[in-house]
Amino acid sequence: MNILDDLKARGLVYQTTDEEALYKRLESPMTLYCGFDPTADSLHIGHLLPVLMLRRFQLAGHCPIALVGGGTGLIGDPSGKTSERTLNPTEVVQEWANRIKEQLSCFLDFEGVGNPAIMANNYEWLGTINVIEFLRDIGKNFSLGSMLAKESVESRMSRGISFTEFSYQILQSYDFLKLNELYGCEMQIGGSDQWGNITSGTDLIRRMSVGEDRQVHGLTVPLVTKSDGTKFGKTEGGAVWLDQDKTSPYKFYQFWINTDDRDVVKYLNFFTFLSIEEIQGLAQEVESQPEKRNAQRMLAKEVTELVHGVEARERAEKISQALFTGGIANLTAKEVEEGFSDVPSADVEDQEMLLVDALIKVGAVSSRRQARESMESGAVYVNGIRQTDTTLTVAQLDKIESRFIVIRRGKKNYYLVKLV
Ligand SMILES: Nc1ncnc2c1ncn2[C@@H]1O[C@H](COP(=O)(O)OP(=O)(O)OP(=O)(O)O)[C@@H](O)[C@H]1O
Ligand SMILES: N[C@@H](Cc1ccc(O)cc1)C(=O)O
Repeated sequence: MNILDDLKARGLVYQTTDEEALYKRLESPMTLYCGFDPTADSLHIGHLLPVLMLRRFQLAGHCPIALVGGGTGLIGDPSGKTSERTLNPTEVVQEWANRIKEQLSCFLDFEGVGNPAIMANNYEWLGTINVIEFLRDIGKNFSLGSMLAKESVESRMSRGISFTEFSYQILQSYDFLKLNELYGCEMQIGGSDQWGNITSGTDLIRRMSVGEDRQVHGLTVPLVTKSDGTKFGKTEGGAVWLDQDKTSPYKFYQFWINTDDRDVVKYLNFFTFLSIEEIQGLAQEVESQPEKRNAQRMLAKEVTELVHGVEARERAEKISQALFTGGIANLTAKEVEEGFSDVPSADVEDQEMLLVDALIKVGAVSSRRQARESMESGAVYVNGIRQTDTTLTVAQLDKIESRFIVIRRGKKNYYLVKLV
């Protein structure tokens, strides 16, 4: 099967250059690339779509190049941005580039027999280019008219765009040319906001290879959107990151499991490697038994495992289950730390403290009277067990690995007592 058929069936193709030519070319192995600028210290789930695209191509026998924009990250892509970016210091961009390189390397096989993936950093060629050479050899191939007509530039003309960001498209085009020369790279892929930069690269290669038969291609994936109109990949706390120190595997899992019924089939197609038939089966369940949320569970399982591995996925499932059933006592201290990282918490040193006072200290209630009333009415749970005895001290309660007490007041207000 031609990979383009599968990608189209999944809704993963937004735009392509000459589709017929691309289809034909994909009948045999080709080298393709996608670039990622280090504009933060981690990739987020928006990036995951193009990253997984590279993996899909590799699994289909093609050779993917993951390009880290160590050079372009110093300039700033205006695509999809309504205002000028602030420039980040060189050392910071370098540090971020290293981290992103590490993350990218988790998704591709660099030792694969036949079609190993390649990692590149455009600082290698952009960092050493000389301005005369750049303007004479590269700049001459760009017409101001077509540069100004790019959506990324045009949309910014009235608001303002610096020469720096305006020039970005030349650098990305030069990358494509370089990768074409170095590795025989014949296609660039990216999010749909990259279409202008990608076609600018295919144009450059065409101009620089007049007389040769060097056809190159471009393909974009749709930008992921949410049916409720809010931005995909953001939660109240900001972006959903791939770095587990920024978004814990449990929170990551929660993000996917909370997917709206209207979005879940699309996300299964976009973010998992389940077959189209398996996804159709899950789509039917969304129709017939939406309350079971089997599709969401499968989505969360697959994506969490893909990004964080089996163990972290199992942990996330266990924490979610414990929170759902109230069976907190079976959790380990590590799981408690992960699952309750953002609930109100307090350090307690004196174990002779009354539970009533601990409730005030963590902010579950505002007075002793309210604490007693809550307990007596059966609304207070400690590690999943209802506690009504208002004379209990912290010392008398079960602890999780002698370190934590998880308090729940009402249906789902959680608090964490940390014993220090
Ligand atoms: N929601 C999304 N759906 C599909 N692709 C996305 C999405 N978000 C980002 N991408 C891809 O990742 C690339 C990098 O994302 P982009 O730079 O726009 O986002 P960002 O990291 O949120 O912002 P910044 O540009 O400040 O780093 C995009 O050009 C696009 O190709
Ligand atoms: N411009 C791309 C990143 C990129 C950088 C260099 C390239 O050659 C290709 C892509 C982005 O902002 O997402």
